[in-house]
Amino acid sequence: MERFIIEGNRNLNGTIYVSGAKNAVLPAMSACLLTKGKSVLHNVPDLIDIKTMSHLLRIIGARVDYEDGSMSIDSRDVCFPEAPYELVSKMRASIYVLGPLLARLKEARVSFPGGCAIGTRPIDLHLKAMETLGAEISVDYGYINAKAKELKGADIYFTKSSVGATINALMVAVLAKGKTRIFNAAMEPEVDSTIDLLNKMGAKINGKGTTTLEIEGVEELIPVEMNMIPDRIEAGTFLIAGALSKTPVTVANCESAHLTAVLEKLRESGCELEIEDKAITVIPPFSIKPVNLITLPYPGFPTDLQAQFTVLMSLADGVSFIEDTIFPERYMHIAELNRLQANIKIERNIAAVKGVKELSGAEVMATDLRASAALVLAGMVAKGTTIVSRIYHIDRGYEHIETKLNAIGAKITREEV
Ligand SMILES: CC(=O)N[C@H]1[C@@H](OP(=O)(O)OP(=O)(O)OC[C@H]2O[C@@H](n3ccc(=O)[nH]c3=O)[C@H](O)[C@@H]2O)O[C@H](CO)[C@@H](O)[C@@H]1O
Ligand SMILES: C=C(OP(=O)(O)O)C(=O)O
Repeated sequence: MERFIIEGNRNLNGTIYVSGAKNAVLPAMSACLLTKGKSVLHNVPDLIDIKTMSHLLRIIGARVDYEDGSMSIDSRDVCFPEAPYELVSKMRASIYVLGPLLARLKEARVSFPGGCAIGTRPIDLHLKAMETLGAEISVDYGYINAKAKELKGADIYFTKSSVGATINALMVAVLAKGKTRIFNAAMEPEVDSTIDLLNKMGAKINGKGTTTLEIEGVEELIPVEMNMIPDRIEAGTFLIAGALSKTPVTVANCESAHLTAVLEKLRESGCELEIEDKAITVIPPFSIKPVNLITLPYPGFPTDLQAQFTVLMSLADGVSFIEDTIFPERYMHIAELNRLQANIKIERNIAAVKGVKELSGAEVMATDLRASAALVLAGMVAKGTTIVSRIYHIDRGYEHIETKLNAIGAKITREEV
C-alpha cells in the first residue's frame, strides 16, 4: 500500500494543468458499447477508475487500447452482457454499462455497484427508468438482471435529480423505438458531454442544458472520435489549493463556465479571480472569510468539492456552516481534519467549521476520493509533516496529483509501505 508524506507550510506559485474529466470519460467509455465499431476518446486521464472501466469493457467483449491520453474502444465483438462483482464493487460508475448492454444486447447482468464510502447510494432511479423503457428487472445474489424483448420510448420522470440515472436512461432511450422524454434530468456538464457524444454517434437528443430531454430513438449508432471535457472537480481542487496559498496560482486547461458556483464561493471567501478563456488565476486573500455552503445539483456547488472547501473554511477568520444535501453522510474527512487540529463539529448533517489560525501535521487516513484530496490540501498548508495513508483512493480520480502539485511548489513524496 502507498502513502503520501507531505511537507507542510509550502507556498504554491505558478501554473497547474487540469486533465480530462473522469466523470465524463467513464460514461463515454460505456456509451462506446452502443456502436459496432471503433471509437476514439482524447484527453482521457491515466486513472485507476479508467483502468477498472477498461478491464470491465474488455470482459464484455470490447477491445480497449490506451496511449498518451487517447483511448480507442472497439465494440464490434461485444457479446457478454455481464459486469462481475469483483470489478463493479470497486467503482460505482460500472453501473453505466447497464444501459448500453440492455440497449445493444437486450439483456444485462450487473452486480450492485460499489464506489466511495460517502453514504448510501441507491440505484432505484436507474432501474425505474429501464423498466419505463420496457425492461424487466429482477435481482438475485446481489446482481441486477435486466431483459427486454423490445425497448420502447416513454416518459421518464425522475423524482430526484440524478447524474447517473439520467445518463443511463439516455443510453437506453437513444436506441429505443420512438420518442422518450426525460423530466427533471440532471444538467451536470458530464451529462452534456454524454449528450454531445451520443448525438455525434447519430442519436437524436434535444434539450441539452435543461431539465427536460427529448430523445427520438434511432436504428443504430456509429463510432466517433471526441475530445473529453476538462475535469471541473480537479480544477476546483487546484483553485482551492491556490486560495490556501500565499501567492497566485493559475489553473490552466479548465472550463470556467463549469465552475460558476465554485468561483462565486471563492470570491466570497476573499479570493480575487482572473478569468481567461481556458485558465483561471486565483489570488489568495490575506485573511480567509467564513462562507456558508450547501451542495446542490448543477449549477449549484458540487458535492465533489465539499471536502476540499471545508479545508479552506477550517482556516477562515470565523465560523462557517457546510451542508451536503446530495450525500448527507459525506463527512468522513472531518475526523481526519480534526486530527490536523481543525475545529469542526457535525450536527444534524451540517458541519460547523470554526476557523483556526493554523493546522498541524499528523498521520491521517484517506477514506474516499475527495476526502483524500482534502487531506492533501490540508497537509500542504499544515505546520510540520502530514502522512496520508490509503492513497489508492486519490489515484482513482486525480491524475499524478503529487507530480502536478510538486511542480508548483508542494513537497509530496509517494512511499510504499
Ligand atoms: C447531483 C450530483 O451532485 N451528482 C453527483 C453524484 O453522481 P451520481 O451519479 O453518483 O449520483 P446521483 O447524481 O445519481 O445522485 C444524486 C442524488 O440522488 C440519489 N439517488 C441517485 C440515484 C438513484 O437511483 N436514487 C437516488 O436516490 C443519490 O443518493 C443522491 O442523493 O456523485 C458523483 C460522484 O461523487 C458526482 O460526480 C455527481 O456530480
Ligand atoms: C465519489 C466519486 O466517484 P464515484 O461516484 O465513482 O464513487 C467522485 O467522483 O467524487
